[in-house]
Amino acid sequence: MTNQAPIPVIVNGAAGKMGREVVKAIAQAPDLNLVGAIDHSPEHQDKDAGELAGLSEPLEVPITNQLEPMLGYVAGDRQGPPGVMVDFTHPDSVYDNVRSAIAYGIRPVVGTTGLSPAQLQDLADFADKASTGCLVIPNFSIGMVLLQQAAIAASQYFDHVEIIELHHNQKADAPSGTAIQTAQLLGEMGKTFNPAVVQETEKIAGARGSLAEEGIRIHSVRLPGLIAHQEVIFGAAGQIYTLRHDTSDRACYMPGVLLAIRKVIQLKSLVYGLEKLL
Ligand SMILES: NC(=O)C1=CN([C@@H]2O[C@H](COP(=O)(O)OP(=O)(O)OC[C@H]3O[C@@H](n4cnc5c(N)ncnc54)[C@H](OP(=O)(O)O)[C@@H]3O)[C@@H](O)[C@H]2O)C=CC1
Ligand SMILES: O=C(O)C1=N[C@H](C(=O)O)C[C@H](O)C1
Repeated sequence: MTNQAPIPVIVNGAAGKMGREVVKAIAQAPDLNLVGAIDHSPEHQDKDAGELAGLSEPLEVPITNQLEPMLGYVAGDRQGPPGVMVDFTHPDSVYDNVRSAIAYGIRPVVGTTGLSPAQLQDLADFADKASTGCLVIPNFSIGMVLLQQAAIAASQYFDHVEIIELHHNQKADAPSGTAIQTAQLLGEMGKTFNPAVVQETEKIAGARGSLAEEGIRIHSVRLPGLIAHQEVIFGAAGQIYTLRHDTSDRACYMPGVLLAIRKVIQLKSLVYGLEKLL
């Protein structure tokens, strides 16, 4: 046990599927203190974040849509460790949320996907200038990090690979942030995949999926009944090697989220990817 004050944490998107899970995880972590719960959803304003997350006792932290005042309030408390904002909101709002947090000296832990490469670069520059830690993590589950490492190893021996990601049909962005990151990691291996063997014609646009880094194609499936799943399929003459990760509960992301909250306060710039923290 240390006597260090707990890390003050704001959860943005606290009424959402991931936000509620994060609220529960923070409530159970003695070194973290939920100080703010932000969500723009009108039906949840003023509700207790803990009760909304399914805890038996209220946390006495009401849901509010006032992000900036909350950032200012946490930034104003100069005692103890710096504040952290965990963001699980929407691709349309995440960039502005993160810029605001950094402007207040609050460290963002970003799970929301859908940031463009230009937005990510801009946030990296902004975090650098402010000497403020920021973590952008497309996937917080350890299983996905292991899948990506296995894919990197396999990519040395296979020249043909495609990615299929499958998600619930409430997901706003496609392809998933994880699939984009997986293609980026393989794209860094220094070769172009999937050399053409015939002249292909798409009879329906999009039939061959989206084209990401170095010739890698990503196919996105959206269906009720799914949570989050990804396959990386390697092919060579006479063999197929398939890597697959399935989530059955959003609790799988929580060890990664808690690790990121504890790490981000030690950083002075933007870091992308859970693998860099392990
Ligand atoms: N990195 C990772 O490991 C993971 C990342 N994700 C990503 O996290 C994000 C959220 O996912 P999920 O929890 O499933 O989504 P949900 O839609 O369930 O939750 C998002 C919540 O944020 C609210 N919200 C949206 N925009 C704003 C805003 N500008 N300010 C405040 N609140 C806002 C929504 O309200 P309303 O519904 O009223 O719009 C909703 O309550 C997605 O980008 C998803 O891809 C998801 C799982 C794991
Ligand atoms: O929306 C989701 O659910 C998920 N989003 C992230 C992504 O886009 O990769 C992470 C995980 O796949 C779940």
